[in-house]
Amino acid sequence: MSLAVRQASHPEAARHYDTAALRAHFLVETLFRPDAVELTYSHVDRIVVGGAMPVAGPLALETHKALGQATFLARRELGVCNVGGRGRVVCDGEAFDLAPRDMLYVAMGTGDVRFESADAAEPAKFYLFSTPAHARHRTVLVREADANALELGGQEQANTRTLRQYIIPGRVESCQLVMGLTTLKPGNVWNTMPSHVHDRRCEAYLYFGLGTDARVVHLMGEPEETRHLVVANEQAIISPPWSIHSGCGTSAYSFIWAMGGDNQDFTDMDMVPMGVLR
Ligand SMILES: O=C(O)C(=O)C[C@H](O)C(=O)CO
Ligand SMILES: [Zn+2]
Repeated sequence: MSLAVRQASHPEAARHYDTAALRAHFLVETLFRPDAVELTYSHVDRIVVGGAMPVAGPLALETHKALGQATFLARRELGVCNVGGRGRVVCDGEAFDLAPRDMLYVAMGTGDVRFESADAAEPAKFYLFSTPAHARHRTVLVREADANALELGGQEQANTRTLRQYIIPGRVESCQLVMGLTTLKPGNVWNTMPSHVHDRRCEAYLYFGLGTDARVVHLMGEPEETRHLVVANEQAIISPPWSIHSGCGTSAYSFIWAMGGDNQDFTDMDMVPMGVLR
């Protein structure tokens, strides 16, 4: 298992970052490596984003000095979404089978978490998003068909998409973690435009479902000081509370959004009027 630690950035510092610095602070380029758990610990809300890709055998979620705890989930909760082939997550001996696009909420206090693929020829790829937690809730599996689905956008804005809320109050109880998956319809390319910020919560995006040469130009930064990151398939963005998070693809794609912070109110967004964006 590898875990890289990233410091949070002040927006006034981020204004001066060049392309390499923007990518080093806000883009996670490699999440899925065969037979590895790859984690990035960010001081933005102390989130952990990463991936587990079991091929030859099961992989365990181990603790790390950065967490200061005997087990990874001693003081944390975890969202897991499978973006690969069929797989299984075993939590303290209880097995949960995840088809592609299923999500699992894993409760604080779960001691042993293992990841397995059903077929090594088509391995599972488990996207991981973890936030600090203070209470133990139930571990719950949410299948894609059982998530709250919202149909959003329009063809004229090239942003017709289905947003599915999986881990959200009323569906799955958590301390602060909120997580879901948005899929653009073919021929649609824009996400989350008009853009918004929510200083109460940070957000992370994992873009997936892109072809080898396809890219998403992800927009970030303060609304009046935007920057961009060119993002390839299965790369993730860490979006600090002060940043917009929006993007335009060279083709349709999906992304997993996940949030942590002071509230779990999905609708609590400060919309940015188009005239404000720079
Ligand atoms: O399609 C969208 O719009 C989104 O997925 C937006 C994100 O969920 C978001 O930014 C929530 O705050
Ligand atoms: Zn948002």
